[in-house]
Amino acid sequence: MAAANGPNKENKRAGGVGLPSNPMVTPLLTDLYQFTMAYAYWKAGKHQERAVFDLYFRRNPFGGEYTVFAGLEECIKLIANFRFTEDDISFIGSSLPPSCEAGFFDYLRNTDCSDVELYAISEGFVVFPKVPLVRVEGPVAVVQLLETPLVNLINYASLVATNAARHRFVVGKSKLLVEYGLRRAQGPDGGVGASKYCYMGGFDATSNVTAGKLYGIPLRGTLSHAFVSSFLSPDDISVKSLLSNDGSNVCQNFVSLTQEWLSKLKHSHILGGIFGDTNRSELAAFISYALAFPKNFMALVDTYDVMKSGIPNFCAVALALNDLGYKALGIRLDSGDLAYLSCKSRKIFRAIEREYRVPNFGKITISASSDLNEETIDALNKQGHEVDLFGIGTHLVTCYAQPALGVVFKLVEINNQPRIKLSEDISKVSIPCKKRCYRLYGKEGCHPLVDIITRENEPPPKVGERILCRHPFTESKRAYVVPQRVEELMKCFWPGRSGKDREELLPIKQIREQCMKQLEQMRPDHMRRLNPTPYKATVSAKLYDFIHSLWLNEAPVGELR
Ligand SMILES: Nc1ncnc2c1ncn2[C@@H]1O[C@H](COP(=O)(O)OP(=O)(O)OP(=O)(O)O)[C@@H](O)[C@H]1O
Ligand SMILES: O=P(O)(O)OC[C@H]1O[C@H](OP(=O)(O)OP(=O)(O)O)[C@H](O)[C@@H]1O
Ligand SMILES: O=C(O)c1cccnc1
Ligand SMILES: [Mg+2]
Repeated sequence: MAAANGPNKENKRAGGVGLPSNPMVTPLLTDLYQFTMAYAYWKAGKHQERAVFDLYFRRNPFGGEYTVFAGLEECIKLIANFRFTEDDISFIGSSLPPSCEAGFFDYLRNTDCSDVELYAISEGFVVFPKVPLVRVEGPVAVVQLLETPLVNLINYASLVATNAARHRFVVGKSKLLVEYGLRRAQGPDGGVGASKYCYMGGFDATSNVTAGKLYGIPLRGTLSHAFVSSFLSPDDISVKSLLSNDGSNVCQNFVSLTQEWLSKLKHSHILGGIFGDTNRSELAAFISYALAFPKNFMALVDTYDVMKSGIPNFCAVALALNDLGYKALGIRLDSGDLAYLSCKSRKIFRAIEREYRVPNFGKITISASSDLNEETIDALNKQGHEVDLFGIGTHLVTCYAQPALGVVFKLVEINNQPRIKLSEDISKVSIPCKKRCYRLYGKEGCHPLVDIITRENEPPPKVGERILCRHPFTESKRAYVVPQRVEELMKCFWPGRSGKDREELLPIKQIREQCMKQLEQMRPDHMRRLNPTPYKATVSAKLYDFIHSLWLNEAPVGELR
């Protein structure tokens, strides 16, 4: 995922926001029908009409009641660099019917997003169904072309960031969470995107080196079963010496030192009885890893048998290292009963700390991986476990529990005329008009109470003033709210030619912090895994009346015969 060479190099750093992370993100990353519609708008002389589209989703994913909004920065980068190359134009020409007139291609040649304005909720914010995440205003043909790439850039990003936030929620704040998904992700972009947005959603690190380089995400890693099983015997280790941590002496035979410890452990009451001879291949692998990384020794302990081999071998190497002034970092469990094995391992580490007076040996990091997801972690929590770090791949990055967030992009106004999309399914009826959105906070301004959508020209809700919040489609569902704090949600991220100030794009670390803060301030009953309380997205009384008058106006009247 090298930085894009870009659709046009002279436009590099367009608007100061840089190029899309993925070079495939160009104006051609769209559906063919966007071009056929653009042509038909142009042919009708309608292409410059000013349109307003809302981007939103209809239902929270994973059976939850919240979503984390992600992908905005890449949308702004798309817009800032939105230009067709001659090559693009000739390809579009060859893909449209031959009857398309040349004038359309001249139009595309001169098209960019300088007449487009984009308003959005900040990346990393907690968001809810029906509330616009992004509003795009501009010439209808251009904004139409933007539909597919904007929805594409936000859909997976928000889904996987939400998945990450949900995993963080179930794991708790004090544990480390590392994303291990690259090998199981849907292709290179799925893998790199997952690493970026899982970090945003609350993971601490990734194993994905490209993501570390591109986005500055902390990298972490352990070792694999292949490494552990690739060694045959400690007798094969040729360079056996190890300099002590303070540089004061050299242990000439670290292999023997480890074997001495192994034999001591075997006869001590701590591990006595749980093991006979440990696996020699594994012991050789652990010793070799320790010789390579004496300050960063860790071991994957489940290749042969955790209790009969992995743990004794690890402890022997760690104690030998301790003799030379080094502290072992930890173990990884990648199969078996993770609750039982982590508790049993912790008990042994604590006993060693006491028995051999090795400070902090009891606190050695226990990592766990192996098809983890929200449910398995919840089960581990209920059983009690001693895991400090969870490494999660498949379920996290593939969004196994729900493969897509149904993000949509709907026309809500054209030439200042509000538009509505009707449907038999009420949840699919769009909310017309150019709008503003606010989050209303309760007592002491701590928890958000409700989001409210108003028409653009309505006065904003005021602190301390009673405001009627209505369900957009159900007459009886309404409530008065007296907010203690009012936060306007959509800000201008791409002002086009409007002259408005442009909201700054934050570094990923700050977005992550913003996200953590947002999640923390939600009322706990909206966040719980089982039957969470829905957080309400509402409309003002004025917008409610308008929706329903437009609805009546647009719905054909039936006739009974
Ligand atoms: N204590 C536990 N409670 C609930 N689920 C657990 C517990 N320990 C592990 N798990 C989960 O159970 C599943 C165990 O997978 P499975 O039985 O297929 O094989 P495994 O233990 O990984 O062994 P192997 O890799 O050798 O097949 C994983 O999804 C793991 O996350
Ligand atoms: O389990 P996940 O959540 O997807 O996490 C990533 C997995 O990738 C590695 O497995 P590996 O490719 O070595 O295969 P295996 O452990 O399944 O045999 C690692 O040991 C994890 O088990
Ligand atoms: O570093 C690890 O332990 C790791 C990395 C990727 C996948 N599984 C494990
Ligand atoms: Mg594995």
